Amino acid sequence: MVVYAAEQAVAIAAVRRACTLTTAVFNNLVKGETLVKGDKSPVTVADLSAQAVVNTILLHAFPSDPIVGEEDAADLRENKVLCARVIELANEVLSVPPSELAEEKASWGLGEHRSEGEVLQAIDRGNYEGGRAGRMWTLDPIDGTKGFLRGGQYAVCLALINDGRVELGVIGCPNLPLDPAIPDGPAGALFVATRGRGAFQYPLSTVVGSKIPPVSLRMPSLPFENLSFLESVEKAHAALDTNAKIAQLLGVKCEPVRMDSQAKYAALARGDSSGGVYLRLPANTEYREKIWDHAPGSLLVEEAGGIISDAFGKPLDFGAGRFLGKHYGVVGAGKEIHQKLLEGVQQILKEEGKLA
Ligand SMILES: Nc1ncnc2c1ncn2[C@@H]1O[C@H](COP(=O)(O)OS(=O)(=O)O)[C@@H](OP(=O)(O)O)[C@H]1O
Ligand SMILES: [Mg+2]
Ligand SMILES: [Mg+2]
Ligand SMILES: [Mg+2]
Repeated sequence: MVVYAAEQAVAIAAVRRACTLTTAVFNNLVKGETLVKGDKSPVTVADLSAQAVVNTILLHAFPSDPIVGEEDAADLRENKVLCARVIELANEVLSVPPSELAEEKASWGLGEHRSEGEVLQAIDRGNYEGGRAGRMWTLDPIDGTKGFLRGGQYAVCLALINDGRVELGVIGCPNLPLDPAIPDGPAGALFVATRGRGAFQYPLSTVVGSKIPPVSLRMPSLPFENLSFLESVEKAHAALDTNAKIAQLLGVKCEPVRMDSQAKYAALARGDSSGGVYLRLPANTEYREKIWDHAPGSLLVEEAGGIISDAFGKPLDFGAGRFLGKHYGVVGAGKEIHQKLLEGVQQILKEEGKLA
């Protein structure tokens, strides 16, 4: 089993720095600092500069590793004002010298100022096409951009994939309560999973984190009636009516919990709201899921003792390129109930005429 200790340290530092940036931007986001992409989804200066930060650190630490990142710099090259803002934001974070508390190293490219060309090139290093062979990173600099914009849940998500298999996942959730039992308590949680070595939560802030040891995550084993469905906020992202029918069939009593981003996977792995089920069935079957939207979250849940598959029980395929392989939906739950959940999902899909 490969340990990936160096990769884990770099990925944690990169995600922490990116979260510092996104938190600062949220508090100062100016109208007009958001663009609408070709697929009508939003992208902000925070998504772009967070991608610049993570990719710059990866470039220094692992220069030959390719990166499948969500964003690219094409729109910035056309927009001087936003471009200047992204360069400024990325530098505010990258130029801070390595922190001993966070066990960072200068060789990760920290403590230096970057030129416009370097920042744009770093963003565009996310253009790798992915695939089945070799080692690559996948990055979603802000997963749940809509959640970020409304002050809700979002996540900075980074994963290492080798030969199509997710080996390491790091997720920073700046707005997620550190202790799910105290929803109004301190927020900011960092989730780390390495294949075969478990899933852990750390405080996102190193100042707080320097004194608190990581918590090992184990999903609770509970009957359906005690569980909550973890669902998307956006109706366009998942068939929420279908979820409601499946919940009723399985005897789920609790109201669904809706939140943006892979924070849902973190809440599932951690057993928030006394346990959950992840259900993301397509509202539009034309939509193909992207690898960066599921890579670290799925490993986190598996390492916490759960199973993630599509609606037919097939494991998610991260080796098919920038998109996930051919799948219908994403279904996640504890080992003991996953099969029963699949049966419920398939029965309702059949009743709705969605299965051939
Ligand atoms: N039509 C459609 N169907 C399914 N998924 C879609 C769709 N459109 C977008 N996306 C992707 O959803 C990502 C956010 O997922 P969430 O689970 O956070 O959805 S929701 O925002 O909670 O409602 C979001 O990730 P970010 O772009 O990183 O925010 C998108 O990659
Ligand atoms: Mg997006
Ligand atoms: Mg995303
Ligand atoms: Mg994103």
